[in-house]
Amino acid sequence: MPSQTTTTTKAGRKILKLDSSNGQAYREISTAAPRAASAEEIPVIDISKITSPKLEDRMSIALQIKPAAEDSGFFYIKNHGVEEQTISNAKAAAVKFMAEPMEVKQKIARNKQKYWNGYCGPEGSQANKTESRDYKEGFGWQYSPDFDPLYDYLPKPIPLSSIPADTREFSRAEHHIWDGTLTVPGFKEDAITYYRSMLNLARHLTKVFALALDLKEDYFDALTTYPGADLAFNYYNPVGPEVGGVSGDEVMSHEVGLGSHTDLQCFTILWQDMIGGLLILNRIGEWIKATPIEGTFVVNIGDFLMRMTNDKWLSTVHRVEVNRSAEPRISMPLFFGFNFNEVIGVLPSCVSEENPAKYEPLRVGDEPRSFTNVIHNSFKSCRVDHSGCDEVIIALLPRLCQRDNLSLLHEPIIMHASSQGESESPADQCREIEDPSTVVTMSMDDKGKAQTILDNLCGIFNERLSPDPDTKPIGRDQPQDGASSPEKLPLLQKLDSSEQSTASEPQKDSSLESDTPENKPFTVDSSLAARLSTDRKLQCTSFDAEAILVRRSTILVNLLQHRALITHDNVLTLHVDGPYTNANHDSAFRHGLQGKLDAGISQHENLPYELRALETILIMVISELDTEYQELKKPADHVLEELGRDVDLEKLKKLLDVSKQVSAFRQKVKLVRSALHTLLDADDDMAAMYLSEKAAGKPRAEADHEEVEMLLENYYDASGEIVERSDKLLSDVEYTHDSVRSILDSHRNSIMMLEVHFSVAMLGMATGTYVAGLYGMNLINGLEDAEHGFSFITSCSTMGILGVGLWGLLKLRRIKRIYNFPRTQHSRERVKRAAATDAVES
Ligand SMILES: O=C(O)CCC(=O)C(=O)O
Ligand SMILES: [Fe+2]
Repeated sequence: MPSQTTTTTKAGRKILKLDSSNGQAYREISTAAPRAASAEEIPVIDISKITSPKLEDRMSIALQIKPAAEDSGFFYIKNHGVEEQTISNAKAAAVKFMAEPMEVKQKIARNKQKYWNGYCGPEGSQANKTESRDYKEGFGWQYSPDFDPLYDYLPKPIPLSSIPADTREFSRAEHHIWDGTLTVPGFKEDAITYYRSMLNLARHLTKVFALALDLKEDYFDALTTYPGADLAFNYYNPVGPEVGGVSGDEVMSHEVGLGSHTDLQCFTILWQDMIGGLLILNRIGEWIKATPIEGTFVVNIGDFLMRMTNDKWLSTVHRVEVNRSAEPRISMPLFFGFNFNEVIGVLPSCVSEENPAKYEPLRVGDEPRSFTNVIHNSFKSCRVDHSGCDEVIIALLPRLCQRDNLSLLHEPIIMHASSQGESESPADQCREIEDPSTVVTMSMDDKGKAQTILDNLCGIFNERLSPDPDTKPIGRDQPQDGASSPEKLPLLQKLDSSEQSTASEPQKDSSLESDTPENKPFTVDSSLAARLSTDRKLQCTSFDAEAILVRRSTILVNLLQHRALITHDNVLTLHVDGPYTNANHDSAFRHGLQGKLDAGISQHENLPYELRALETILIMVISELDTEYQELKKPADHVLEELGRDVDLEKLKKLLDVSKQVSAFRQKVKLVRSALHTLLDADDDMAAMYLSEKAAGKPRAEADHEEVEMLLENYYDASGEIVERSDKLLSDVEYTHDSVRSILDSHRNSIMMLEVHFSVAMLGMATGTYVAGLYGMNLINGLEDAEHGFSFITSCSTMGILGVGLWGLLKLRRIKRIYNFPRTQHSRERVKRAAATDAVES
């Protein structure tokens, strides 16, 4: 039977674990049977006017899409323009292919291909590891310009040389799979006819999506010239009375036609037959039915578009139930995304001063589950609100790393906790076992291992702490899965005052020994585990990369590359090995933090430990920003000064670099500032930051947080000052950039003028020589012998040259007056004023 790792939290709720392109996520969901969706929950939008020449028609569609994309991420479209015949032919082709013998279909099995092309058998995939394998079978293919109506004018197959080089490397089509479908005559034609219509529809939809996102209608056009566009024929066989050994009536909720997931690309357009089975998870964790509606497609937003919209639009979790009807169920989704080579960040219309971009730009074709993303997002999304469990998870982290044997790690805590009595909260149990006097740093120098650790970290409560009557005692020397590799450096380094002199030597975590006396086997106390698992409330929430979060007995700091967990008597710092951090930096941070805490550099001596720790981190963050600013300013000033003297290509390149760096830096400071701002806005969080007083049983009232507020305001202002300075630097850079552009423009104009002067002179000369040429021809014209013939012709030619030259120059002067129309706002205004004066005078 497939493993099930969802755990009951409280009556009628359970935790659903998901893989999304932002890492692992958890949702608390209802266990109630799915219900029908209301018309507001999944609206039906008429898109018949999507190609109307009137903007207001297209705009009215956009205005209906916008709330649906924000509220549920799902909607139906009707009057979509895809021919009924095209759909029914494609469906018939899919049915015929699925009826072929398994040997025929397996010849083009998807798992034998490099990319997502070909056939996938029943239970050949598992969209969600915590549910059953997917009961469906399917056939799918990826984008090829050969199928794209945009390139109908090119010969087929399209020669590689006609495809831009940067998109060529992302070609994921595998044309040979079609040979495996030849047993079904007309299969490819019908499939591709449907695909072409769907591509057209998707491109039209991107235009109204742009309008719905307050962008120009053609904003996405250049991003869809070689799109990620995969089509799938999903075929859900009826499961009959028996599924997985249980009768149809009792089919368990984790037995699925297609497991719970979100779609990865920008959006999906799905045709489904009338059988039904598609469920979507609404915001409050209820499964609602996307009941089939004749003549419609279902459209849903995918992860990448959610990221681009800064999470304004929702990529909603959905799944398909096992098919309990008598007929097979067919669905035919097109998954549509942007060109793989494009690097796309958060859309300009989805960011503001208060809501800065949460995501870095990302190349569409890059692995969405890259190491950095996983680490970053696991840390962020593994969040347990107000039950103290996030503190447990994070306090477990060093142990996870240290022991390198994940299945053992929570058990000392449980043992310890059970020996301390049942009344403590998980956070208290956890804190008890930490050595209170130290700063601990974890450096993840082994990416594979770090990833495993974080995967387990996120899953640990669901997978390990559920009351399990079969749990056996586990000895600490028993390796669990061979993950341990003693020759590698330990991932945890622990520092205290006695160890500082030998800090470069990795130390053994002695507190672990004291937690686990006499190498005794650890046993899971199932009653405690049960309590822990019902105590928690997991939330799938992503929050800004830069944040200070306040929990029951900890403050989580995530600023720049610093991740720290502050309790009332210790600080844990987490170092993630990513593109923004380096080990030296981390160790400097750790030493600096310890040093400053010891030296008591806080401006407020009477502050409790946790606030001094926070202040120390803030001082370090601000001073790092300040240093970075100085480091940016020096080369910026230098390049500005050099450009003041003269302009050349090298200097211009430097100027561009500087401008990019300064804007990125400014954005970073703003993120820090916005984290402080968020906290300053939350009175309850500020009051909850007095952890020592809370630990002593005297929590503060909500309005009583004067010291924290002053402290945060201090650093909020300091960061504001850096933003201001970087604004000024940026505007200097931009001003210089504009000036250089004007200088270059004027140089270009001079060159053009020179050329034109030459041309005018040449034209004049040509006129003169024409007359002289006529005269000089060996033809009898009577002028040869005339007395003043020579001087007459010479004067005519000279007058011709002068006349045409003069005429050319006059024309040129007129054009010059128009061409020199000023470019800058300032000079435009000046000219407007001059023109107005002229008009009055005349
Ligand atoms: O078959 C369906 O209704 C949904 C299919 C789906 O969600 C998918 O293929 O990603
Ligand atoms: Fe899907």
